[in-house]
Amino acid sequence: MALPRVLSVIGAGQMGIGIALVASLRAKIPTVLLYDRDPSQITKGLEFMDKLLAKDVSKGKTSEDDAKAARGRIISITSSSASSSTSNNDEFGWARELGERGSDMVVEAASERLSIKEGIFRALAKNLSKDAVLASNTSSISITKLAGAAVEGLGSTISKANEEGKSCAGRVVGVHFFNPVPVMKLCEVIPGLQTSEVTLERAKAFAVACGKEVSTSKDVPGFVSNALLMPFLNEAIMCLESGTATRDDIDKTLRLAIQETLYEGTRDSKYRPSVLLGRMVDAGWLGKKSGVVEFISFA
Ligand SMILES: NC(=O)c1ccc[n+]([C@@H]2O[C@H](COP(=O)([O-])OP(=O)(O)OC[C@H]3O[C@@H](n4cnc5c(N)ncnc54)[C@H](O)[C@@H]3O)[C@@H](O)[C@H]2O)c1
Repeated sequence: MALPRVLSVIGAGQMGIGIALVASLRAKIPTVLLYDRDPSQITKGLEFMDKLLAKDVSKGKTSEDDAKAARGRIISITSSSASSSTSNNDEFGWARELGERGSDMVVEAASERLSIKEGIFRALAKNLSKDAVLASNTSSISITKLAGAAVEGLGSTISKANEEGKSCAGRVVGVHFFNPVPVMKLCEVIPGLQTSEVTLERAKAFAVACGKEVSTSKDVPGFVSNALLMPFLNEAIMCLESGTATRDDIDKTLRLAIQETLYEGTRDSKYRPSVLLGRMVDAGWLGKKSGVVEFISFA
């Protein structure tokens, strides 16, 4: 299955930088476009990438030439660089630039908020080639829903039921990398209800080329990985609450938003956030990534 020639990564945060790195270094995608609505994230992210590459070189895991070549394949796209090459004040100039540069696959790794991702998928469907794969790295948002947003991006004359709409929705897929991307072996691939076989195979081939093992999950809230992980983590919190476990039993990378999304998506009571979890959110104790880690003892 053909790999992308021009990959776009949307969002230069923790995941986007990792995905751009493995796509360039491992899969050797000839051009990797990196876009973030906040240019300082790109600067910070690329500095971090340089450190990762230098570490790999110093440990002998990557040659200096390969590291240099990988870095050279990555091109930053910012809203200002995009709008200067397109019409002035164009909100979607970035998407147009990705299209003009021939992007044939996108991995969206922007913040985990439905409205943000829907906006991105609408813009991508409107501006990219009609056979580009539109993938999301979401941890919990429905791929089927994002495929619906992509079709909306085509305008009011295209419906989800006509051929053009179906073909567009068929190009949307989930590729769920894990953090840290260069280290974690797994990539979960998630077809939405509309995803075509070809899209699924292209997404799998890309993940394999990035050096990952692939598992496939249906488009259920949290997919397989978080559907397994989240109840486990919630139980750990309940154990702390009841005083039957120590603080060390709790995984500090607990992803609170995902817990809520699982519950909202399924209404299954096993996903209900524990009372203590809610209090920790109220207190702003959001864990390691937010920089606020507190230890609680109920002993
Ligand atoms: N961090 C993890 O452990 C992890 C693991 C697997 C999947 N994910 C998923 O990956 C995605 C990204 O997560 P992250 O941890 O890298 O987040 P992050 O907060 O580190 O980065 C998100 C980036 O998206 C950018 N962004 C926000 N809105 C944008 C827009 N409209 N257009 C372009 N860029 C935009 C932000 O500026 C930021 O740089 C989320 O969907 C998340 O659920 C995260």
